[in-house]
Amino acid sequence: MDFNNDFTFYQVGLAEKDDKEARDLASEIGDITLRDELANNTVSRTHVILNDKLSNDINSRKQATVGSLDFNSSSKQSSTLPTEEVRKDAGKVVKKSKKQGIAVRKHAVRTKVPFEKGYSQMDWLKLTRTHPDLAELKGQSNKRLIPMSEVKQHQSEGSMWTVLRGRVYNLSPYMKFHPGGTEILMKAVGKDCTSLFDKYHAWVNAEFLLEECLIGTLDDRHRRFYDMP
Ligand code: HEM
Repeated sequence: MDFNNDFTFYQVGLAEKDDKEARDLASEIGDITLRDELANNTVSRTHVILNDKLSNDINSRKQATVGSLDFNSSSKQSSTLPTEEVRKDAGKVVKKSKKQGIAVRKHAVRTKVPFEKGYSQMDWLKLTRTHPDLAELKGQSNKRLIPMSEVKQHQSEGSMWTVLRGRVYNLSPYMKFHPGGTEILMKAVGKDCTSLFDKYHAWVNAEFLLEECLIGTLDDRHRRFYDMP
């Protein structure tokens, strides 16, 4: 068989100059370690250990970590990511390791309750446009001043009042539409719920959502310290 014409046995060689450069480079590399460490949250890394030209002492070898910005002597430590602690759940408290030292903001735990058929936010919006008297005003004006003592009296089904940012609302019709559930919304009944509301979702536009449930404005002329939110 003529091996010179058979491409299978074609000898691949480096040009003499390239060959010398490659050998020089190889002499500087003491060790190449390829590792895939996916267990225990360890990121896959490739380590190339270069010989220290200034010293032959093995302890003074430099370790370059490919694929990372930092150069460390202890690669294991640097490649451990806190994936377990970080962002476990968008709504839950986010913890980070002390080592990382990153600031953490605490939020109230928010659990959305699956809505019953016919009680989505869209259904609520439809209802606010079609129902003639959601606030149960029965012809009364919603510009009236209402004392806190009156708000406290309305805690029964059909007439559950709350105060939010100085406005008095009848929450009864909204109860089953509340995405956080009725149980938690009961905490707002008969009192000023502003601080609770802000703790869970300050961004929610209740003024718009409860527009048709408005009963009046809180009369805080005689407000006592324990009525404050
Ligand atoms: C008083 C009028 C209130 C209105 C109009 C209202 C409205 C809403 C809306 C629109 C959402 C969905 C928010 C979102 O998807 O980001 C929501 C969720 C929620 N609300 Fe309220 N809320 C009220 C009061 C309260 C109060 C007083 C509490 C607590 C005591 C509360 C607790 C929650 C919770 C836990 C959720 C679930 C959050 C989630 O995971 O999305 N809400 N509420």
